[in-house]
Amino acid sequence: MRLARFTEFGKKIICVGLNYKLHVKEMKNSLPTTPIVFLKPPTAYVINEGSIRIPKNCQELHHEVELGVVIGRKGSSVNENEAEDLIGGYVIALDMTARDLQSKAKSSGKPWSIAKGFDTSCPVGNFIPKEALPNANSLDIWCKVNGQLKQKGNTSDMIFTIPHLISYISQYFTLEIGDLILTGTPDGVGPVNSNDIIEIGIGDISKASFKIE
Ligand SMILES: CC(=O)CC(=O)C(=O)O
Ligand SMILES: [Mg+2]
Repeated sequence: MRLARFTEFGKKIICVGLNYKLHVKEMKNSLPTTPIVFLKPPTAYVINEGSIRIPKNCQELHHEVELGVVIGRKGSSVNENEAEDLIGGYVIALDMTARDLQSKAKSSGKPWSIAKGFDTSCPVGNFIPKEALPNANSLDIWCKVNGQLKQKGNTSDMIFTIPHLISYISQYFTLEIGDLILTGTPDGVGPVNSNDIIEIGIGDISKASFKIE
């Protein structure tokens, strides 16, 4: 299985929003009672050291660092106890968000597809096999912009755990090898501008870097 090349598979990118309490607070939202799920197309991928494009009509592009779970085995309607078996590995990732377009969409009841799914909205680091990250439920994830720390969170603070997310999502979407689940961002999201360098990582285990065009 060529999971190391999962970004070439053209598979689903399934994102979870508002999964950390402090981020829910900074976004002035109410706590979700079930996971909030949305999709990005596979054309959103950018691999390590690539460039991120500011989408048309966007004046406020935000970084959101997130742990990504890469699916390694097909599954549908799995329960939480079976969820672990579907995991192939992990990546550090960004859910780049056109925050102004998202706010406009939110207030007029329209979908977030453009604000979240534009080309280059899903930069990812290198694939980490699951054996290399035995405790994905307690990992430090971080984001720096031009060397300044902007986000620092721990996956133990997720409202819905990774097994819960896999089980929940699999009730609606068959999960396939190469699919990616973005598990939500911790607090500290903020704007980036042309020529900024975004660095993201999982502790000192994995690191990736991207430039805003
Ligand atoms: C409000 C958001 O953009 C949700 C999201 O993507 C996240 O919490 O992560
Ligand atoms: Mg997000």
